[in-house]
This record gives sequence, C-alpha cells and structure tokens, in this order.
Amino acid sequence: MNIYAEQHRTLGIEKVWGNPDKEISAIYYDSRQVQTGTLFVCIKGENHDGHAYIHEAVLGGAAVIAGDDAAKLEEHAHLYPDTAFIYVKDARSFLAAASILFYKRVHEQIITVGVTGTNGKTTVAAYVKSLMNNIGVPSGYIGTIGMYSSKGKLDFSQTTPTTPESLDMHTIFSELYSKGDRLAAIEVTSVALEQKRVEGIQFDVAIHTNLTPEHLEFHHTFEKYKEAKLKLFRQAKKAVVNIDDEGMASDILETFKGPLLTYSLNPNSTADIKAANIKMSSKGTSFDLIAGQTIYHTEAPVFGHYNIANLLAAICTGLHEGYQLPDLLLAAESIENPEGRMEVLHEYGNRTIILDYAHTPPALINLLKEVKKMPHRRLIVMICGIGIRDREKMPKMARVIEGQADEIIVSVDHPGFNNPMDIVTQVMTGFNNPHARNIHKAPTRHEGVLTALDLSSEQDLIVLTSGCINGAQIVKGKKIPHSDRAIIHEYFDETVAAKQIGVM
Ligand SMILES: CC(=O)N[C@H]1[C@@H](OP(=O)(O)OP(=O)(O)OC[C@H]2O[C@@H](n3ccc(=O)[nH]c3=O)[C@H](O)[C@@H]2O)O[C@H](CO)[C@@H](O)[C@@H]1O[C@H](C)C(=O)N[C@@H](C)C(=O)N[C@H](CCC(=O)O)C(=O)O
Ligand SMILES: Nc1ncnc2c1ncn2[C@@H]1O[C@H](COP(=O)(O)OP(=O)(O)OP(=O)(O)O)[C@@H](O)[C@H]1O
Repeated sequence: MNIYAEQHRTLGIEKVWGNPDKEISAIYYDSRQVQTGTLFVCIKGENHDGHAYIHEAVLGGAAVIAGDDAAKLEEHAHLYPDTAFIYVKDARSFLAAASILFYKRVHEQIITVGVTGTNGKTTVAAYVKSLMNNIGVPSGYIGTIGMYSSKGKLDFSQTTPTTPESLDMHTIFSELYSKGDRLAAIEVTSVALEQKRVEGIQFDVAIHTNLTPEHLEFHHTFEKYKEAKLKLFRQAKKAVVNIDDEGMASDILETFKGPLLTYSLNPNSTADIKAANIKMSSKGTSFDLIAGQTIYHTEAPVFGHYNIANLLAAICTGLHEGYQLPDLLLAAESIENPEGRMEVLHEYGNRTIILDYAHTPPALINLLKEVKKMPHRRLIVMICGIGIRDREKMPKMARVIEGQADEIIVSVDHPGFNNPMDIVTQVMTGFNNPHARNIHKAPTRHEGVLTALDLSSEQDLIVLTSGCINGAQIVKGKKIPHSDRAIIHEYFDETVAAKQIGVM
C-alpha cells in the first residue's frame, strides 16, 4: 500500500527526502528483517538506535525509511538518493499510525479489551477471552502467555514479555480477524503505554485490576507508573474498575467520562457487581454475585479470592458488551484458567504442587493467604529474584515469606546479565534471620524446583512462585528453554523408576 499518498497529513511527517509516494509491501522496525520494497522505521531503544541501521535497511531493500533524527536521515538521504526518507516528530507514534493504516484499521472490526494493573492482567485477559468465547463471541488473547485466537495458540514469536510493539499488535489483530475472531483481550502494560505500543487504538473496554509499585526500574516513581497506566483510560470508550483498589481506582472514577462498571469483593461496597460468601472447594470456588438487589449463586472452576475479583472484571466486560448476567454466569461455569496462574497439580507423588506467577510482594501475600486454606501437611515455598526486573522488590519478597512456610527456597528467574548468586544475595537481605535452617538457596530455577521437591513428602503443599515467562529463562540475552512442569514430571518419573528397581 502507499501510506504516504493516502495519509501523509495524519502521520506527523515534518520533512521528506526523495519520493516517498510509493507502494510498500511491509513495515519493519528491525533492520535485520527488512525485505525489498518495504518501510523501515528507526526506533531509539535502550540499547540501540535504529538510525544506526539505516545502511543495513537500505541493503535489505527498504524503499522508504522513517525516523525522528533529522540529521541522520538527511545524511543518509544524500548517500542513497533512490531511497525515500521521512522525518517524523516521533518514530514510535509514526510506527503505530503507519501500522494502523497498513492493516486498514482492522482493529476497529473487532472488540478491543485492554487490561491494565500491576497484578492480574494475564488472568483477567484470559478470563475475558474464555468467558466471551463461551458466550459465543470468538475471542483471542494477546499477552504474557503468548498470542491465542479462539482456535488455539498462534505461531508468533514474542519480541516483548507482554504487550507487543504496535506493528506486531496490528499484525496479530489482522490474523485474529482473518481467523474469524471478533474480540481481542489484550494485556496493556505501563511500559507499552509509555512506548506508544497501543497508540491510536480506541479500546472498546479498558479494565483496571489494581496498582502497587512495580517497574520502578523503568518509570522511576510510583506517580509516573500510575500516570502511564491511566493513559489507557484516556483511549477507551468504556471502563471496568476494581473499586477495592487504593492504587488508582479513584483516579479513574474521577476522570473517566464514558460508561463505567465497578466490581468489588466487599459486599458492603457501592460496586455494580460484588461477590460474597466466597467458598473454595477442590473443584473451584462458589460465591454469591450481588448485582443491585439480586443475588445469583455462582460456581466457577477458579481458585483464590483474587481470581473471583478477576472473574468479576471479565463479567463486567460481558455486561458492557450487552450480555445478561445469567448467561455470563453460565459461561463462567466452564471458564479456563491461564497457564501458571494458580495452576494446581494433584497428580505427582501424593503432593499438591501449585505453579503461580506471583512475583510482587502483594501478589505473594495474597497467594499465601489462599494456599494456606488448602489442606496440607507442610508448606514449601520457592520465591525468586528476577534479574531483568527492579531489585528493590527482591528483599521485600523475603520479608513477606519469612515465617510463613515450613521450607523456603530462594532462587532466580531470568538472571539476564547478572551473576545469579548476586540476585539470590539481594533477596536474602530481606530476611531478619537469613541463616535459618529452613531457608535454602538455589542458583537456578531448575535447582530451586528440585530442592523444593527433594524437601517434600506426601501430603505436602509445594508452591513454586514467580514463574518463567514464555517457557524460557533469559540468561545473558539468550532464551534457555525451561519448564517447571517438565522438571516435576521427570523428577517423579525418575523417583518412581528408582523405587521400582530398588535404588531408593
Ligand atoms: C525496555 C524495552 O521496552 N525494551 C524493548 C525494546 O528494546 P530496546 O529498547 O532495548 O531496543 P534496542 O535493542 O535498543 O533497539 C532499538 C531499535 O533498534 C532496532 N535494531 C536493533 C539492532 C539491529 O541490528 N537493528 C535494528 O534495527 C530494534 O529492532 C529496535 O527497533 O524494543 C525491543 C523490540 O521491540 C523489545 O524486544 C524490548 O523488550 C525487552 C525484551 C523487554 O524486556 N522489555 C520489557 C521492559 C517490557 O517491555 N516489559 C513490559 C512489561 C512486562 C510485564 O509487566 O508484564 C511489556 O509490555 O512486555
Ligand atoms: N487481582 C489480583 N490481585 C492481586 N494479586 C493477583 C490478582 N490476580 C492475580 N494475582 C497474583 O499475581 C500473579 C500474576 O498474575 P497475572 O499473571 O494474571 O498478573 P499480570 O498482571 O499479568 O502479571 P505481569 O505483569 O507480571 O505479566 C498471580 O499468579 C497471582 O499470584
């Protein structure tokens, strides 16, 4: 398509060199992928400046190059007169706008539901996808656990941990639409909002879960973190708000002008829908959903109080889209849980093993509260410092777990370029008594899982927290495949085999 001819006024173009009025067959933001007859957008990142790869992009066959460094573009324009160069105010905004045009605004053909908050984004987005599928709206999901259409996982390699770059986002929307999906539940992170990955999208529904300090390595202050998250509600038609949250619920309620639904786990609150009498069983949770004067007795295969809050958020989305509560509650009865979020395994060695992504102090507190309600002999918990996230929260994780479990394993997720033991040491500084005999150190997540299993006996409850993003550990810039489930499976297979031949 010829983006320039069609829309150059809306793209924030300041100056051009050469003739940008030409057909382009694709857009790229990575010079290593550029193909003939395409548009390359130069992005200034944390490690590289895309303008440094113009030469490579020209060699790759880029027909048009856009960026926000006028001097570099002009310099290259003289060197490559056959290539067109476009100077824009902001390259990330341009990438988002150009991607929207390239995909012919396909995102407007589907219901876009953006989920933001410190904890619960993956769960809520997965619940929205599952609930809406169950009610008959083919729905996809975009977020930490990958990209899914209503029919299954898409073969799309993730370039970011959670929210894709704008170009990738619109590519996925296009694929979802072509597969027949009519709704996309998208995790929208503060980093993505700051980096304009969702710019230009007017979300049909924006959902808020909660806000506590996170990503301070990126935003530096809590206020800036909150500001970034609030941006989602300035580009949404309808909102869903957790009024139990002290972090930013009131900010949204004060500023949001469109239709808004609230949810709460406090039966005495003023929320539009509330849950009361929450009771957990081995199959899931039952509760009373209160909507005005009406009470609906409800059951859903989800575990933990906070997952009832997450479910209420998904139900509010269904209500916003015009569905009736009884139908939504029927759909909730067969809702699917996302991988690694309160995933309960009963099948190994007469133990209960829980895989949960809790990697912030509040998430760990909530998780402990929930798991302690489950029947168990001893409680064994693994916590991790995450090498690619902020270090400030690491000691806080230790403070939360100290005295709360019979055995504690301290390990590492995604050491990145750090020495893994430095991460473990950083977590250990949070313990009052780091030398306690029930605290064990493991330099890799693999060894951490094995230590937890070695320490366990029948009837024990083993909780493996933090979780590894996308089935891999990030070590020195490389993704090393990792699966807690595979380790557990192998461990019990080997233990059983060893018992059978009388080694143990
Ligand atoms: C801090 C951050 O957002 N980083 C993202 C960013 O990387 P970067 O800024 O380091 O990019 P860079 O390597 O400096 O490169 C700049 C530009 O030059 C280009 N380049 C680079 C090299 C080259 O040879 N040719 C070339 O064209 C790159 O493609 C890029 O466009 O742009 C990359 C390309 O899209 C992302 O992969 C990368 O995500 C990294 C993996 C990451 O860890 N991001 C985290 C911080 C993140 O975004 N997290 C949030 C929240 C997670 C959550 O809470 O769930 C998320 O939404 O995922
Ligand atoms: N509503 C909630 N309130 C508090 N804690 C929650 C809530 N939902 C989930 N959690 C906890 O947070 C963990 C992470 O949940 P989830 O993956 O859904 O959040 P997320 O926001 O997507 O996380 P991330 O930003 O790291 O991708 C869960 O495993 C659980 O321990």
